[in-house]
Amino acid sequence: MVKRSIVLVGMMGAGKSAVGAELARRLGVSLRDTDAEIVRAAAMTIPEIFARDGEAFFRARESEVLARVLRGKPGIVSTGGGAWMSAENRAQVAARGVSVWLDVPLGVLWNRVRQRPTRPLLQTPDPRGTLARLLAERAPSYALAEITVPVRAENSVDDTAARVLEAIRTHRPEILEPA
Ligand SMILES: Nc1ncnc2c1ncn2[C@@H]1O[C@H](COP(=O)(O)OP(=O)(O)OP(=O)(O)O)[C@@H](O)[C@H]1O
Ligand SMILES: O=C(O)C1=C[C@@H](O)[C@@H](O)[C@H](O)C1
Ligand SMILES: [Mg+2]
Repeated sequence: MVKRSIVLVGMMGAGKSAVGAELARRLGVSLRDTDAEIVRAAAMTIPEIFARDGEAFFRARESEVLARVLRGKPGIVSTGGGAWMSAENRAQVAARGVSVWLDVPLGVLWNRVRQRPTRPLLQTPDPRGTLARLLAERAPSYALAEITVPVRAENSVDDTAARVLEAIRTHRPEILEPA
């Protein structure tokens, strides 16, 4: 049971989906992943949606899915890496959830995402440079999250989930209290 949704934000490869799944398991609550819900509803992959309908279309669907998920039963919400850039999305999360930024250094992010062709924004001639630019542009917005959890290369998914819970127990203990 959680009283508010715990909403994971951060860059591609930060571990929102992986850590989200572990948090959901530990707390016995559901995990909703906005990327996964968009993919399911569209019956297309994220690169296919970007290619056919464009990023603006994807962002509009992302905002709809996020708002819908936040209106549902509180649980863990893993967002897409860009979702937090929208002030409207941030306001929705502030109203109904607790935001947690998984703050992961560039080198660690790069090691995680370099193998995968699933991130359309990194299909550029210099994907590492693109990742670095996105991180620099987005970090000030991610820093607006209610809770920041710094993650290092040596932190496993399990460790990171434990540290997120510890941070919530410190800053927002009331959302973990039994009903
Ligand atoms: N703390 C961690 N330790 C080791 N590997 C991790 C950790 N967190 C995530 N990973 C691995 O890194 C990869 C990317 O993680 P994940 O898909 O959870 O990122 P994400 O934040 O959901 O990214 P996106 O915004 O693209 O959805 C996965 O292969 C995942 O298993
Ligand atoms: O950082 C981003 O803008 C993105 C991250 C992924 O989770 C997906 O939502 C998509 O690839 C865009
Ligand atoms: Mg994800």
